[in-house]
Amino acid sequence: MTSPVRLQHYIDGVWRPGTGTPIASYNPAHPDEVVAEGLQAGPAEVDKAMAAAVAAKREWSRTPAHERGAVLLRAAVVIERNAENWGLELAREEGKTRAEGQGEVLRAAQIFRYYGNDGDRTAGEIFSSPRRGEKILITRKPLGVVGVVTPFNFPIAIPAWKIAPALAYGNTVVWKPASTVPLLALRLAQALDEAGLPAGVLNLLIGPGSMGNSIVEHPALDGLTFTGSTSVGRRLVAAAAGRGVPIQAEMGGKNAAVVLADADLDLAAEQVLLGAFRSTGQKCTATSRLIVAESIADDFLATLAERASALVVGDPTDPAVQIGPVVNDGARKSIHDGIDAALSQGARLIVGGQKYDDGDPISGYFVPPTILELPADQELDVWREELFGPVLAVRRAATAEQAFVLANDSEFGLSAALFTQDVTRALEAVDHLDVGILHVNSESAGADPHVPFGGAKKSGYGPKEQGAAAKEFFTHTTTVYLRGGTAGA
Ligand SMILES: NC(=O)C1=CN([C@@H]2O[C@H](COP(=O)(O)OP(=O)(O)OC[C@H]3O[C@@H](n4cnc5c(N)ncnc54)[C@H](OP(=O)(O)O)[C@@H]3O)[C@@H](O)[C@H]2O)C=CC1
Ligand SMILES: O=C(O)CCC(=O)C(=O)O
Repeated sequence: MTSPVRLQHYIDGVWRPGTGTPIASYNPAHPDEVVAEGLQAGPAEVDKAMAAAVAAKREWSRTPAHERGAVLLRAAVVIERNAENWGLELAREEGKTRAEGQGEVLRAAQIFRYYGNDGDRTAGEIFSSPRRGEKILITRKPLGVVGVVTPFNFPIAIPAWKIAPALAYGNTVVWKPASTVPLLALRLAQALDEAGLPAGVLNLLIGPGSMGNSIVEHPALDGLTFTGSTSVGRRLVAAAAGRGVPIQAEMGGKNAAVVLADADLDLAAEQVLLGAFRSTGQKCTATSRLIVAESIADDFLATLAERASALVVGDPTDPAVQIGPVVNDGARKSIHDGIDAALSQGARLIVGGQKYDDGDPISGYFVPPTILELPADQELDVWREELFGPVLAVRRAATAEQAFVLANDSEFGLSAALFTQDVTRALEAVDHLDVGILHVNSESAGADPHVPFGGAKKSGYGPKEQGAAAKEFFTHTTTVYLRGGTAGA
């Protein structure tokens, strides 16, 4: 067994032990195994971190974008160098497979590289003026001190796509990661420290959810970026709006895959399974609803069932394993409660659903890939509520139009996938589906760093993340009416 890593907080460029209560993270595949431990940050550390971020903000905002970018590029190199070890740590602490863990670490490096090169992109705009002798310039400036609150399911990639643009655009950061999975936060802060980030520009506080409140309520805060559950996100949106602090919040999803009768069914089956079950379904972009054309439904569901039951569930550090545990016991229980409720409300179990309570396959927090078909005309909670686990709810549609209506039948609108070989249908879906991200003939999850990421409807609030969209949130504009200083010029 590997010894636990010691957790520390990174404040004003110094590693500090913390003055709060003890905290530990556990391996969800072997819950007795402590992965990291230490003391939480307390209110004194929140104040110190905010003060450090305030003190550093003027100098960092005046540092040329290319110099800021150089730090991010060096951090990308450190992250890449450690991808194998940190990917393994991620698998041990969060539960995704080792390959996915390593992939996530490399994704973080890619994001740092993208924003590290931001100095080479446009920094503003110039408009012509209706008046002679004048130009109108739009320049961008950082918000100032930005709070970053991140979820457990992508413990380095999501922080990377918030922190890298925040820093690239000249903000300073106070970051509170999810307390169930703090180790990769420590690693990311170590990478930036090693890359030579000046003291106070990034401050990492490991602590409980309530610390997120202390950050949003802090008078020195100039902006907050949050990803996590809808319930916490809505509270933070209300708190930030009440204080006039700009906030960006990415929240829940209930993402649909639509499989039309003319789809390549082999491709569709492969991609639906990846979307539903990779990372044990713990992605905000995971496929949790499937709408399948009536005429092909029996065959398609039979194929899905056969392939889903062949997926290997177990310790995510074993290379043969395809589905690791969910993050903790609370998650396992609430996912099983959701499955049980659906079954008692009339859903038909196609595959999965069994509890591994008796130590089979092992004693961790495992939930089998589960597919449930819902009655045609009944409202079931599993169609509406995010379970955040490997559970796929299925309905049949008689026509493509009905399939699109069912896909939109959710308060969320993060991502969707459509499987068809008919370009006209695909174009209809582009217009019809109310989502922030649409994949045609690929799974509902996945995002590139150079294009906007975020949800429509209740999935997101405020400007989108990633790519050039991130600039909208992390900067504000000054419109400059610029004339020469000579009368009559
Ligand atoms: N739309 C998107 O882009 C994404 C959305 N998500 C969503 O995130 C959820 C899963 O992540 P999960 O970590 O469980 O989400 P949570 O909302 O539970 O936690 C997210 C973060 O908020 C913190 N937090 C908890 N309570 C409070 C509070 N009262 N005030 C301020 N901060 C608080 C958490 O801290 P602590 O861990 O200490 O409790 C954590 O750092 C799912 O709903 C998923 O859909 C996930 C990824 C992407
Ligand atoms: O789709 C992805 O790869 C990342 C999306 C994400 O942030 C999530 O699923 O939590």
